[in-house]
Amino acid sequence: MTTRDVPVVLDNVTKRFGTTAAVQSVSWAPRLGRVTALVGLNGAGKSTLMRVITGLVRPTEGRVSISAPQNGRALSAMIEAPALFGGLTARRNLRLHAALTGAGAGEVERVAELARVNEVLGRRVGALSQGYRQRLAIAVALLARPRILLLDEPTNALDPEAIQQLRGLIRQIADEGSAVIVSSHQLRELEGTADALTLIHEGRIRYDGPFGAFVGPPSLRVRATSEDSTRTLMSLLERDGIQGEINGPAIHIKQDGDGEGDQIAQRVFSAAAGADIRLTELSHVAPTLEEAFRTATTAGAQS
Ligand SMILES: Nc1ncnc2c1ncn2[C@@H]1O[C@H](COP(=O)(O)OP(=O)(O)OP(=O)(O)O)[C@@H](O)[C@H]1O
Repeated sequence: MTTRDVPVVLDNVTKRFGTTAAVQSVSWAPRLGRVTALVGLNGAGKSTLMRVITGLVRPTEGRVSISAPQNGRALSAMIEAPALFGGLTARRNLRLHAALTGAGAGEVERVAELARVNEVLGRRVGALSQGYRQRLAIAVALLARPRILLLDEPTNALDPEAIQQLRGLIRQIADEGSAVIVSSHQLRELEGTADALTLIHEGRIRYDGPFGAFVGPPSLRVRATSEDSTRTLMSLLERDGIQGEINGPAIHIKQDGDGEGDQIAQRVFSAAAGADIRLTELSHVAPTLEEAFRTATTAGAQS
């Protein structure tokens, strides 16, 4: 990772509101060209983290460093309801914001096309659907090509088709080189769109890494003909140094890395054969996103 890839660095940032620590000891460096999903339950600290990055909120402790780009603006954010004027047309809104951000004349057309709002440019914003208003707000946020784009729960109140279109737009903006950080309280919302996942829980980062690696390796599920023989097999495996957990009628064995599962499966197979225990199942089971979320949010979990 070069510093050129990193437009913003948070170094041990804490933000307290009275006795509430909304963000605690967060060190974080989202990257350019990536969509980073910032995921956490309601009240986890997502909005506070975004506000700290924008400078709307000053950290109680720690530092936020934002690198200045050679062209365009460093940062743009859509954190609360977008500042749009309902009585003016979409075009007029974009022109006003373009003047405020110092964006060139061609910028209105460029962002309108990118956010797919060209067809409503002549319409009054107050009469636009929620989906179009959201896209217009994103168009405003894209003026003057920000290197960092922060979108706080941008899919709120959008229908599935509008969400799908927004995902495509978010992807495209990152592919053009920006760091796009999108918060959501739903883990699945950005699956397939986000490259990176940052999970925040009770103000602390519990996972920060590739989206695809979040669920971790599959576990091995083993079942014998009866619960008694499953328990016997578990004790044999423990004696052989294999840690597992009896879950209902099956044994679940966590694996750490590639290929390890096959080796363990072989040892399970030999242990069962040696004790004359017949297996009815020996399979790899990938954890679900929800299971991975539970694991990451239990105390002490860290990437
Ligand atoms: N201005 C404030 N004054 C006092 N407490 C605040 C303030 N802003 C946030 N908090 C508290 O900080 C914690 C984190 O809130 P934050 O809004 O950052 O969470 P969030 O993850 O964005 O939640 P949501 O998904 O519900 O928007 C919560 O306990 C919240 O009540």
